Amino acid sequence: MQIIRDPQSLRAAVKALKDSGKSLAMVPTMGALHAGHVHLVNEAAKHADAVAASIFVNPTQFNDPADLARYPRQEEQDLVMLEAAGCEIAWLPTAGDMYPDGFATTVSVTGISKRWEGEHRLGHFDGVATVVAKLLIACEPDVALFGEKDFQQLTVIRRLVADLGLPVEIVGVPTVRDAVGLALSSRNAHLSPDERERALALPKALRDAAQQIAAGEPVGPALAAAKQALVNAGFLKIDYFALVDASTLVPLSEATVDMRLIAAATIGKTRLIDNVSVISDTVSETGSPPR
Ligand SMILES: Nc1ncnc2c1ncn2[C@@H]1O[C@H](COP(=O)(O)OP(=O)(O)OP(=O)(O)O)[C@@H](O)[C@H]1O
Ligand SMILES: CC(C)(CO)[C@@H](O)C(=O)[O-]
Ligand code: BAL
Repeated sequence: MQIIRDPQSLRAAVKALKDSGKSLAMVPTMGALHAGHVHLVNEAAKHADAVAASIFVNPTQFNDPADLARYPRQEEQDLVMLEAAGCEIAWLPTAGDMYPDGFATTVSVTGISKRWEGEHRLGHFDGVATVVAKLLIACEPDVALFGEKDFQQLTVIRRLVADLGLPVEIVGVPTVRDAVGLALSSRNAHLSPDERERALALPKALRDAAQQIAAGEPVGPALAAAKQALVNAGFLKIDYFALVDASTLVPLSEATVDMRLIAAATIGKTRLIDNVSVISDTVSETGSPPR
């Protein structure tokens, strides 16, 4: 595995791959890798001849300086994991190369970025869209993979790539969970054993609400019960727990064909996000309830 830190070496490595006729899949990350990231790399290998992963804790997507300061970092272990997963290139750009003096450009995906995470983490998606555009332009992958755990991020990136006409296919990868259902996330490292136990209420509340809504129960009470379950488990702040259209992320008050339940809530000092799809038993393809 080539470990690359400077833009010239990245350009040379990408050119060498292209010259040898190999296709490239990219997995952008912020490091502190876990089995979810390894799964992305394994999936990436199914889509191309070679896989490049980037590790860059992007400062511009952190709205909270304390969150950035305590973001987990474990570069050595990350590199071992990427090599073991069969990555050909590990790219670890510096902040100076990504944001040189005088940097003045922001990529902003309007509309879809403003809700949910965008509302609670002001400027977050401008930071994500800008860095992802830069990462994709620099690495020139044929395909790039992102996790459904960050469902809104995936939606924003699909819009970004379509709107800018970037020549890359975006692949979403279903969320990897631990044995008891908690979505793997680098920030889970901040959870105490007790908080981790109580955090399970989040995927459970999503599953329960999804089941109720899929079975045709009214949406409002299902969401209210889910929020109450989070409060009972000790979640201090629920930023949102909502049923949305899976393509536009517009909130829904009743079931449709293409739905997603999305949630963000804080336990202790750790903010968790999660989501599940809702497959309705009661809404037909035409959008009307079956008779
Ligand atoms: N459990 C998971 N299953 C599938 N993909 C995941 C999972 N966790 C993270 N990813 C994906 O890995 C990529 C890199 O994510 P990132 O490095 O921010 O890790 P993270 O675990 O999401 O950390 P964070 O604590 O910042 O949310 C993103 O596309 C993200 O959606
Ligand atoms: C896509 C990403 C690598 C951009 O910094 C980050 O938001 C992440 O890891 O999900
Ligand atoms: N995994 C999403 C990136 C972030 O929370 O900043």
